[in-house]
Amino acid sequence: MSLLEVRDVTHTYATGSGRPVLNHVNLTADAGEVVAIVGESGCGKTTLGRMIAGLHEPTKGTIAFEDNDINTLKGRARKEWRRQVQMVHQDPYGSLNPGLTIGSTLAPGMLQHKLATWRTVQPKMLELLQQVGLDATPEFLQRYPHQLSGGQRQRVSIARAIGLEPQLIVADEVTSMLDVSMRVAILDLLLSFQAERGIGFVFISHDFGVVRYFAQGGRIAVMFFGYIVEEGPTEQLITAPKHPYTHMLLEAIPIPDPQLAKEREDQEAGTERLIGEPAQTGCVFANRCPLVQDICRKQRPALSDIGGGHRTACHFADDVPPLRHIEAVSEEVA
Ligand SMILES: Nc1ncnc2c1ncn2[C@@H]1O[C@H](COP(=O)(O)OP(=O)(O)OP(=O)(O)O)[C@@H](O)[C@H]1O
Repeated sequence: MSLLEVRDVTHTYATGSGRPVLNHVNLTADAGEVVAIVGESGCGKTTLGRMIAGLHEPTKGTIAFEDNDINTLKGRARKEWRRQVQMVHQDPYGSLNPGLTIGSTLAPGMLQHKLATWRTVQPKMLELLQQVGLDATPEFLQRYPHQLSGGQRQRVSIARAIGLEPQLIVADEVTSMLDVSMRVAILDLLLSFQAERGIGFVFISHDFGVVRYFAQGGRIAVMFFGYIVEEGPTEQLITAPKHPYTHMLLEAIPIPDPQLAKEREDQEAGTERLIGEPAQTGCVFANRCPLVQDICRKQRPALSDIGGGHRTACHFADDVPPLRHIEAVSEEVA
């Protein structure tokens, strides 16, 4: 049994286009594991993350935490699960109440879950501030979010999550609104909680460089229009992708070396750039796929294991070419 099991989840927003934004998604995360979800904007990453955190209920399928369907939990079990799974959002300013001081942001959760008493809550909050690299003083607890920098606000959001001693954190694009200089520090902070406390992460990002850095030793699931099209151990998936979409995303990362970038440009000159809507029948990637064949338009490929826990949903996985410039990925979080 995994800590988290997303089982055949499909979701259609009542107010949306009427098309499912998640399609038969299966995903697991063991205790202490990092599972990254990567894909282009609008592919459904946030929807899936919010579902795992219990903020949306799936139209079909279940999300199980410690083998319990989270949407049927009641009473004490529900309260306990609410503590065990925390979410840290992309926009720390949006997720912190601007009218609350940092102290009033951090204290209620700990008190509600009896992780602190009125007597111990202040020292506990100072300890938390210190753990997330903030100024651990009573004065800092009196500040408001608008008095902090973006990086400090994100550290407060992390402190609020960590303060509840969760087993799993859903981290949704947590560094995308921060300066590059701040990104690695925030990623390292989160990784220290994984290493020292065994907290697992569902880590959502559109950026393969960030994902490679954060999910070293973990797994990546690649989403395309609500489908997981490839999933596997981080290094294996990034260095030898077995789905044409993953390959395309990795090949599209800008190359910092101008000579290599020129070579790539020359190679691509004259080749057709494939664009298109997700295919409604057969493989969802068929309209954009350079390897497409007749069968792809007729039969949706299942996400199948190709060894070593690496799964791909492609009829022609063996024909996905090697990457030309894998070094581009490792340069991303510099
Ligand atoms: N509350 C909502 N109501 C209706 N449609 C929604 C809602 N939230 C998201 N969507 C739609 O669902 C699809 C998936 O959105 P989602 O935010 O999950 O994707 P994403 O991969 O996280 O993208 P981004 O990185 O841009 O946030 C999009 O087409 C989006 O427009």
